[in-house]
Amino acid sequence: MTAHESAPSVSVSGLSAEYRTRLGVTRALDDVSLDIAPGELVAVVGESGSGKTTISQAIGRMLPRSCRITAGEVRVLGRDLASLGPDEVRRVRRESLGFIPQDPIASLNPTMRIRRQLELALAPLGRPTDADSLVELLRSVRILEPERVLRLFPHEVSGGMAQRIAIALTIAREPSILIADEPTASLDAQVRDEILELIVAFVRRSGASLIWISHDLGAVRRWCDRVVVMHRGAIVESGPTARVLDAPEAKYTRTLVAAIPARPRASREGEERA
Ligand SMILES: Nc1ncnc2c1ncn2[C@@H]1O[C@H](COP(=O)(O)OP(=O)(O)OP(=O)(O)O)[C@@H](O)[C@H]1O
Repeated sequence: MTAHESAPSVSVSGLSAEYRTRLGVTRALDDVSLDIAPGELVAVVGESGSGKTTISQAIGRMLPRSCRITAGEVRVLGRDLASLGPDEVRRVRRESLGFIPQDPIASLNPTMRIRRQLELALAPLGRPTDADSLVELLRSVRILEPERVLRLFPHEVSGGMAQRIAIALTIAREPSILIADEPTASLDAQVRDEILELIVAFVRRSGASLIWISHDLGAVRRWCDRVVVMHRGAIVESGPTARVLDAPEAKYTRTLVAAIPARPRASREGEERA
């Protein structure tokens, strides 16, 4: 794909990082290098503790205080994040990066109706916040009865609905890089495919890059161009999805593929469910 030959939107080179806690030092990333092209859908897979969340937080320069980068650099749209001041980092985050949360209900303010949250998030972006525009926004993420949903509090919506709202808020900013850390982990199997379809549709439409952290190799096979396999903080294998999953080269990838059975392909692709 020609888009993938252009300058990377994310470039991680030789990145090492460690957590320092009272219990000691944990090496979380070990010399990780990774380029992601505009429009590319990249899955980062690996067992728990392999460094997936740490790498995604490093890309957004959102690492917890206890985590220190000990070597390497992260470039986002050509800019070295470490060389930027806090205001500029916030600007890159706001203008170029979108995060889709793992727990969408927790990402919403429990004390505010959905409508108010949308208004507060969209107004600073100069986006319209009148009732018709908000209804249209919710329809774009396939929320049925949007007028009713606008009046609800977060505890009154399902996890799938909350994730649609989170996606609507994220894609309204039209980020060029979307980071999704297990965006369907807290959802019922039934709504997972719909949520992933929404994310992928946005990426395809906008030409954004997607970094998708996932344990779901069946879904990764279905949607992603490339798979990056992490183990103990290092990348052990990276390549086109079908090649990595069907003919893994690294011993660890073979174990991973054998241990996590792929989900059956969704039989109801395209079918809209409530
Ligand atoms: N806040 C923290 N304090 C101390 N160590 C941490 C912290 N967060 C992560 N680690 C350690 O860093 C390493 C990488 O963790 P990370 O969360 O990046 O892995 P992961 O692949 O995202 O795991 P999971 O799939 O469970 O989310 C692990 O050894 C983990 O125990």
